[in-house]
Amino acid sequence: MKLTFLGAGDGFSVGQGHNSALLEFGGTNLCIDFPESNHAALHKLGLELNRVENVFVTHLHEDHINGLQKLAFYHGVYPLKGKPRLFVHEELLGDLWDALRHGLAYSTRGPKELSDFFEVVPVQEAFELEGQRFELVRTVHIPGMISFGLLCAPYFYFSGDTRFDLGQIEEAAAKAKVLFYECHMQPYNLPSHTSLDELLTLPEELQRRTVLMHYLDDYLDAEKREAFHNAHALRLAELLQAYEF
Ligand SMILES: O=c1ccn([C@@H]2O[C@H](COP(=O)(O)O)[C@@H](O)[C@H]2O)c(=O)[nH]1
Repeated sequence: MKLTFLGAGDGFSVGQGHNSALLEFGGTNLCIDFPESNHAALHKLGLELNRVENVFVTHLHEDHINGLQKLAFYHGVYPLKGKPRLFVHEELLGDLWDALRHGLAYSTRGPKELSDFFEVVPVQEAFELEGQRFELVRTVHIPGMISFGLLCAPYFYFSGDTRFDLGQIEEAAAKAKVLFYECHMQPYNLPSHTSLDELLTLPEELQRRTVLMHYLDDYLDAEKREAFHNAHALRLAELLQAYEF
């Protein structure tokens, strides 16, 4: 199992892509979220969009899904192995189509639906791919909004967007080696994301296993990164950085 960051930045990042990861395992691949910035990142890895076989959607903020229209069209124009599979929690499916249909529903060959572009897999609690189980973990991001993290035991937990949730972190840490956890890194608190101060309350053993993502572009600066890594056990994810499990 290999996880490569296709983007480690927040919703406003211009330098490190929006937060997304590519998993490669068992002869297939799975992207966690699909922002537009994935196109350039995958290209740098030598993978064109028609090589993407599976996508999991954590939630419907545009910086997590705004590459899906291009992915859908690319697979249609340059077909390779068939439509990509789209794993989406069943409660998000209707709203996902509402977000995408303005671009996808119309075509020169008549009206289209989401299932014309993707093999849609509505998910409840978990899904399985090439023998690997992926468990959906509900996160607390924005009140009223449905959002998920993804547990891929025994390897990693990928938080998606969430507020700090100690219970969720402890549960995930008991099942997975590495925690990829969002951290906004703003010098003040945000109501919908996790702050560095909150993550620094974790026991050092947990901090050593935690990699921060979805953070602001200020931390692209080499000196700032080095100072951060010298001062903390927590690590910063990096665009195109790979983790082997
Ligand atoms: O530092 C930040 C702050 C926010 N975002 C994204 O903006 C929207 C709205 O966030 P609110 O905190 O609810 O105002 C949401 O998509 C956040 O993920 C961000 O990327 N970075």
